[in-house]
Amino acid sequence: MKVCKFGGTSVATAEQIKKVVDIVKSDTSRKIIVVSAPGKRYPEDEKVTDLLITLANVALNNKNIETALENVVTRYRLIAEGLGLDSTIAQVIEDDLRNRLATKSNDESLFMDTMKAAGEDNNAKLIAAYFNHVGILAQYACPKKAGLLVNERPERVQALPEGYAQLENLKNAEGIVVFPGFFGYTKSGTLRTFNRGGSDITGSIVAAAVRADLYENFTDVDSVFAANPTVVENPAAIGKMTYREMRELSYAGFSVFHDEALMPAFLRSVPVCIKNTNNPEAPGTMIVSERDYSSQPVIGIATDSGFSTLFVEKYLMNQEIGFGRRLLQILEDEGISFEHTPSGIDNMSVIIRNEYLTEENRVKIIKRIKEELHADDVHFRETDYSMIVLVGEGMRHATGLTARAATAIARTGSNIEMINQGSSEVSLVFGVDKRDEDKILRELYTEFFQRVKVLA
Ligand SMILES: Nc1ncnc2c1ncn2[C@@H]1O[C@H](COP(=O)(O)OP(=O)(O)O)[C@@H](O)[C@H]1O
Ligand SMILES: N[C@@H](CC(=O)OP(=O)(O)O)C(=O)O
Repeated sequence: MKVCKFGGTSVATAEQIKKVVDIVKSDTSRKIIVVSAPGKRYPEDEKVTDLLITLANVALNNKNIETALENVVTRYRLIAEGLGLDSTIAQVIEDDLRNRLATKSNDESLFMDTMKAAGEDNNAKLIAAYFNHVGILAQYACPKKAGLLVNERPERVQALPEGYAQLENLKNAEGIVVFPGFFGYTKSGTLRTFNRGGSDITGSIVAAAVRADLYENFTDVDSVFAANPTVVENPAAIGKMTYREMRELSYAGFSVFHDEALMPAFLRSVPVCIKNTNNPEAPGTMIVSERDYSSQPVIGIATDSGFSTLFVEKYLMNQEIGFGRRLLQILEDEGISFEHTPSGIDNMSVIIRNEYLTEENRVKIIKRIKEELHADDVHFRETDYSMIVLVGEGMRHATGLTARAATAIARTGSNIEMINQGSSEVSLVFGVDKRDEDKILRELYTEFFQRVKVLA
């Protein structure tokens, strides 16, 4: 049995949803489908999830919600009309949204989750209705009843494997199961959403729970490419890669698949295939436990921007037991997670995503480090830093790879601010100035992939 997830672009319009039905019809093992909310129809368009966030914010600010509400309902109305469904479906969705709006309470975060989940929930109901409309038996699965359990607050939302036994019953459902992505329920019945892009995670959880033969993730590209296709012209398609490689690349900037979506499938050895809804015949990218990496040590190069460096210097830091722990404790107190901590004899840098930093907490952090750790110098050195990450299982066996990468970067005339080789040796990270990011990516791509057409 296959579990298929269809992303926002695959369900953005009536035409796209018709393709989804054709894909499901063409293979009887495609039994469970996980759907996102309608995504962008064209580059400047807004995803329904973003329209819902706007609507929730309008409500939280006690402003008139009618225009923001109509913007969401219109998206579904257009889809329902295009699919030839009963026009009352738009009214049902509007009523659902008004009911959700009425749950507004002091807990803004939970209210926001309830509003965001409406995108996937209503789309799953609509798509199930369309399957039945064209004579294919299908049913909407409610994540609460089906058992998609997530942890209680305040931790980051994660699925609880104890829900898997109940979820497994989806296998026995009659007809096609249409499951909304992006959210689950705590044991006490509270709705919580995953991080943005989290329908990939739902698909992986469901695929793991039913022990699917394959988790197919349908999107709008033929495969995962070795580099971001919007920066590198015609990058090589990746035929096969490991879970670990995909996770590293997703975390480092490959937005095509969520980094948290690998683990559930991996733990139950469910292979993942990234495929294109607009070209389902293309083989896509297979994500599996092992690959032959002898001919291709590097599988992909990811980039991400928006990092800052906190630089701390203190004479004899290396001899001061507990210095690093106390420094990181100060960051923990501010709710800040860090990415890398390159260090020297008398200094240490902490690389932090800008989303964690504010004017206020920067000043506080510097003050505390000076006062409590008696540092000689503390400052935020770079605030527009990019991380360029080379990923590949074969890297730990390839000599001279770092030299090749550094030489390629030198050819662009750019400076390397930081190098970090992950302890797993599956990744090699370069910190560079954001302004140099694209030219470095192109040069590294040329160095490691130029003559390769299809990988693995
Ligand atoms: N290395 C990469 N390979 C393939 N696609 C990538 C890569 N890096 C970024 N992308 C982008 O990811 C997009 C697909 O992800 P996303 O927009 O989340 O799709 P969906 O709507 O199906 O969830 C592609 O359109 C592509 O622009
Ligand atoms: N709709 C949610 C969840 C999701 O996974 O969407 P998509 O498949 O469009 O990335 C979001 O926009 O974050």
